[in-house]
This record gives sequence, structure tokens and C-alpha cells, in this order.
Amino acid sequence: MVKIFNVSQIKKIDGCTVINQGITSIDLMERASLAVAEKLIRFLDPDQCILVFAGTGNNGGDALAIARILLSRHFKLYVYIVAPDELFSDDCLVNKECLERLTDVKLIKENQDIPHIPEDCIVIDGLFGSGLNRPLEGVYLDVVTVINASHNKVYSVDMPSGMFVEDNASNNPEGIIKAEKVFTFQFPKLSLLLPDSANYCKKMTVVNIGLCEKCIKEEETDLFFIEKSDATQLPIPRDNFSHKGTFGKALLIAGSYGKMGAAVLSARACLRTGVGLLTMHVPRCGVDILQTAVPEAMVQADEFPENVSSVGDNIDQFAIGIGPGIGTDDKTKDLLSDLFDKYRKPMVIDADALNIIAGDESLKEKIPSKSIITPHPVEFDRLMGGVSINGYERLQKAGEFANRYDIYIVLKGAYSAIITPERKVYFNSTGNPGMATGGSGDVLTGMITSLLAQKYLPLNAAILGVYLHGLAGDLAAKSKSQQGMLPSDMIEYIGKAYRALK
Ligand SMILES: NC(=O)C1=CN([C@@H]2O[C@H](COP(=O)(O)OP(=O)(O)OC[C@H]3O[C@@H](n4cnc5c(N)ncnc54)[C@H](OP(=O)(O)O)[C@@H]3O)[C@@H](O)[C@H]2O)[C@H](O)CC1
Ligand SMILES: [K+]
Repeated sequence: MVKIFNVSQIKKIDGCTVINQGITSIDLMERASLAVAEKLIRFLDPDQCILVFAGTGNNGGDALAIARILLSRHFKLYVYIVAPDELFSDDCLVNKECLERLTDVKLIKENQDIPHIPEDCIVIDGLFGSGLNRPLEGVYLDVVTVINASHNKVYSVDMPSGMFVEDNASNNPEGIIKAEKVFTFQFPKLSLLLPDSANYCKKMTVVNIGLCEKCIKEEETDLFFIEKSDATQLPIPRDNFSHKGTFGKALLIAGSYGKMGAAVLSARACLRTGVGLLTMHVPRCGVDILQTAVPEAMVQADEFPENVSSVGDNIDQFAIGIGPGIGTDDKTKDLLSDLFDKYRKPMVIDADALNIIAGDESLKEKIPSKSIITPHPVEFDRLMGGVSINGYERLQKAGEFANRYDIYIVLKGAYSAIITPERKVYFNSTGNPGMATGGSGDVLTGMITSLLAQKYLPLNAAILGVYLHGLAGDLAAKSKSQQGMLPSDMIEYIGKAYRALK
């Protein structure tokens, strides 16, 4: 797992690296800058005009070092330092003086010094990084406004300038660089993983700068970024002598009139994820649909034609998933309440089941311990009874909710977050915007329920389910495009996603 740290932890690890590796801070800056420059060199066109905007701190120092390295590789550069008071950090000053020996470096001290930014150029943004401690104002705000208005591709060093590493609730949305890509050092930054960063960071690339592994190991955090190597360790190998009983029994309670597709998708995804036996509990109108569309599943018909209203006895033998397409009919509300009374093992709760819970406080108290709920942000806000001001606040609330009700929350998004009852957060690294379509969540519910049935611990079921779901989405997008892919395609790629983990 890659750890995610706050600013003071990053500073501490920096300092500790300098001591333990016997280097100076300028060596570390050079290493970081070289790592970013090498990435840029791979795709930048040497004939394109590149504008570098540096600040006066260490983020600026990085940008100036990157400019020097690019110049040595014959890129065409124009360099500006925004320095209203000309107070430079020591390492920034060293890099400024080095660069001034090679090229003209212009200072921007006030608004009138801001250059016209032509179209079709590239901007390298090194105004501010993790040292930002207040929203941008004055000439800094003006420079950011001009860069954003130029609509050129902007590559940011460490952070989009103007964006805080964690909470941006008090920030000025106009005072943040809109970056095409952010090359962030060593650790993903929390704010870059939250949905509010969509306008400011289209893509994040984590650049390894060789910080001291021992310091990283010793520094504690509750925030993690899931990598392939983490997911690879999770699948439970299949024993030669195993039989269908070995891989558990799942019961998916899904569907209502007009929403049987959700039941079909969750059923197929559950089976493709490896469950031994799947039973679908659906309204009577859905029996033929399920039996035809998913022959591998057994079907239990509800007594009602259009909605699910009750589940039978003997449900302890199953891992249960409830929600896809069930609607919020009163009969279905009764079912959920009854289910929570009867069944005390972890279950997967999604979609309309969450909307039902949102409308009834007493149901929250009854959610079985260690269950996994899988809301998207709107469902989560409904569950909280109010909209969060930003992704950071939503994450805090999710931590409190998970802790209070002793459950796991999969907060779906570009980097889906798995929040544990201990308030730890694991961000997923797979997936793409092609998955943002109706049915995608039903697939995830089926997958996680399947893993619970196969005796994965709830946390592992959530992590592996979310990772595989995203990976299947990535494989589907590769073959069918983000626009053309469907949740059904993702299901077809679950097998390949498993293979990719080998
Ligand atoms: N391990 C690493 O990640 C490494 C990171 N590096 C780079 O260093 C920066 C962080 O550098 P730092 O000098 O700490 O901070 P900044 O460059 O982001 O900011 C510089 C100073 O600017 C002042 N400040 C803050 N906010 C504002 C604002 N809104 N307007 C004007 N000025 C502002 C603040 O100083 P004050 O005294 O005014 O409080 C900042 O200190 C990191 O992002 C990386 O790029 C290293 O190069 C390698 C290791
Ligand atoms: K920056």
C-alpha cells in the first residue's frame, strides 16, 4: 500500500531522507526535478514553445531545475518567476542562479509583468506546491487566471498551484491551476484523490523520488492508496479438491418491475467473480427474466409480482447482497427491516436499500456489524441527511459513520474510497470514466457479495472487489472505448482482470 501523508509528515520524511541518505536538500530537489523532467521529455515536443512559471519556494526551485534540464535537452523555454517581494528559499535561489547562467529568467512582480500566453504552448506550473498555506491573491491569482484562460495544457509540479494538499473548503476555486497532469512526488496527495479535484487535475502521476523507505515505514497514517501488488496478494488460491460448496452460497435480493436489468447484472457479476452457488430473490415478474438471462443462478420468487417484500428462512447459509433495482416500495422497506432483524452477518447493501435506510434512522442502528455499504456521493449525502460541502468533508463524515455503525463504506468515485470502522481509508487506483454509467454499481454489488460468500474478510472483499471492478472496467475500455463500453462488458472482463492479478 502506498501511504498518503499530510504536509508536516512529508516535510518530516524529507528531512529524515536528507539525514539518512547523507545528501543535501538541493540534491533531493535535483533528484525530484530530474524524475519529473524525464517524464516530460518522453512526451513533450522539442519544437513546441514551453512556458515555465516558478514561485519563490521549493516548488519554484523544482520548476527552475526542470527548466534547466529541459534546456540541456534543447527544448525551447521561456521562464518566469512570480516574485512580488523577491524572497527566495535557499534551494530556489541556487536553481535560479544556475538557470540565469543559461537563459533569460524574467521576474513577475506585478500584474503588468505578466506575459501574454500564446495558444499552442505548454505551461509548466511550479508556483506553489505543498507549502501553500492560504488562498492565492494579488499577482499570484492574476497569473493563475491568465494561465487558466490560455487553455493551454498545463503540467503541474507536485500540486496544481493554489490547491491545498488536504482540505480546499476555504479555497478560492478561481485561484487554482487547471492542470492536464500533475506530477506529484512519491505519495498521492489526498485532495488529488477527491472528486473536487476534477477541474484541477485531469491525471495524477506519482513520481518516485527515492525518499527514505525506513522513514516512510515508521510514519503512521490512516490513508492508503491501493496498488496492483496489494490486490495481487488477495485472491484465495483454489484447491484441487474443491467443489461448488467450497466457494460459498450467495443470495442477491434485487430487482423490481422495470428494473430487472440491475438484478441480471449483479447476478452475472456475482457468478463471474467465482461464487459456488447463487440464488436470486426477485419479484415474481422477474423470475422468467432471471432464468433466461442467467441460467447458472437459482431463482427464488417473492410473493409479490412487482417488488420484493419478504425473504424466506434459512438465510444464514448465504452471504447476502441487497439493493440493485429494488425500488423503495413500503413492502421492500419492511423486507429490509426484517432482514436486519434476522440476519446478523456482514452483508452488502447498495442503491435503493441505501435510499430506504436514508429515510429511516432506526434502520441505521440495525445494519449488521461489518457490513459493506456501497454508496455513490449522492446516495451517501442522502444517508447523511445533507449535502457535504466537499469531498474532504464527505470523507470525514464517512469515517464517523463507519465508526459509529461498525461498517465498511465503499464511497464510489474516480478513486473509490473504502472506509473502515477504524476510520482507515483505502483509495482504489483502477477504473475509468467509461464506468460512470447505470449498472456499474450493480456489477460491484454482485462482485463483493460473491467474495463475501467465498469467505473473504469484509475489508478484503471490498478492496479486491473494487480493484477488480475497476480493472475489468479498464480492460473493457481498452477494447470497446470508454464511450462504447457497457457494464455487461465489464462483467465479461472480470475473468481477465483476475488473470491480470496473477
Ligand atoms: N518530498 C517532497 O515532496 C519534496 C518536495 N519538494 C518541493 O517542495 C515543495 C514545497 O516547498 P515549500 O518551499 O515548502 O513550499 P512552496 O514552494 O509550495 O511555497 C513556498 C512558500 O510560499 C508561501 N506561501 C504559501 N501560500 C502562499 C500564498 N497563497 N501566497 C503567497 N505565498 C504563499 C509560504 O511561505 P510563507 O512564509 O509566506 O508562509 C511557502 O513556504 C513541494 O511541493 C515540492 O515541489 C522538494 O523539492 C523535494 C522534496
Ligand atoms: K505546482
